[in-house]
Amino acid sequence: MASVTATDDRPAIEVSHLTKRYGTVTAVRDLTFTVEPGVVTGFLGPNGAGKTTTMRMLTGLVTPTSGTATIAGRPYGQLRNPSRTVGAVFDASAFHPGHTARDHLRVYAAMGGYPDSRADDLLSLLGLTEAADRRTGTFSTGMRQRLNLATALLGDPRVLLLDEPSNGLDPEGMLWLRGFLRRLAGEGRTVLVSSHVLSEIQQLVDDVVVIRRGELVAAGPWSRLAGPPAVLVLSPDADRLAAVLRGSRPDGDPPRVDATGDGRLRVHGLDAAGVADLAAAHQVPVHELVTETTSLEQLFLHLTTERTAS
Ligand SMILES: Nc1ncnc2c1ncn2[C@@H]1O[C@H](COP(=O)(O)OP(=O)(O)OP(=O)(O)O)[C@@H](O)[C@H]1O
Repeated sequence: MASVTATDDRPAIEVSHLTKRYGTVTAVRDLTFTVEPGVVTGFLGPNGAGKTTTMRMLTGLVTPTSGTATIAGRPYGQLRNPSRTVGAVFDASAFHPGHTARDHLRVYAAMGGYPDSRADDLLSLLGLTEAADRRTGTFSTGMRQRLNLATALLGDPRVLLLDEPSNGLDPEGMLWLRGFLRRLAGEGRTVLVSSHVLSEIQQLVDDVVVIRRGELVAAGPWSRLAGPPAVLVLSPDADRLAAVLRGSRPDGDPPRVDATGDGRLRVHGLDAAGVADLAAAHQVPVHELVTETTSLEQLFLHLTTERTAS
């Protein structure tokens, strides 16, 4: 009886000590991380960080100098049914401009051994049915991104690798992409989405893998990396409010209270309700109360600056 390891069934992405050198340029250096199914994971880093090279190694398009990149426990070249396991999107403009969207998908369906009807199913799923007979040369960026996703999904793969799928999308397109990727992850798929536009990707992802100059900077659930939110509070009696807040837990860890420089206080260790209740109990007027979550961009800058300084 053939033995099947647990990793064969779990469509996780596992990158282990992965390195890629091009002559004197090290594009990826000793990179190790795991991407789990069921969530949308952002693969983040500035231009030239090594994201595309890593994704290309995952899909067998680039050979690693050393280390391994596996999907469901195997390198791409050893997958039994690659197009049913992995769908990848690399370039939003790589269409034959004279082909219609339906022609494009039918060509790829034929290459994968799928029936023509699969092309129409995907056009419908991606909201492109009305544009099916239009030439892709006339497509907007958002339509190209949808057609790219349709192509990647032809084999109903368990793992999706999307290189910059939010590039050029308007806010409506971003909202759509967010819903679509969450739905795919909710079906138990593994979804890895790269981007260098951190403010855009924030709303798309649950977990993040952050790289810089080919090296890992941070990985994990975005909410854990960001830490608990702070509270910004504006009071005409800021000094008294600060004293009340600092003295609010005589037996425990007192909240940290810092002046922001623009008249507000930034409070760590209490939520907005806690700050409001204490202010009310001590009759300190409050004019503004805001929960301040770290943006992915702030987190990324923080992580990469720390790394540079160390
Ligand atoms: N075929 C190649 N030959 C030589 N150098 C390469 C090659 N491919 C990538 N590089 C270099 O490797 C580094 C990483 O490039 P890569 O495209 O993987 O980064 P990226 O994070 O995807 O960047 P971007 O966000 O700009 O797409 C860069 O310095 C790039 O110039």
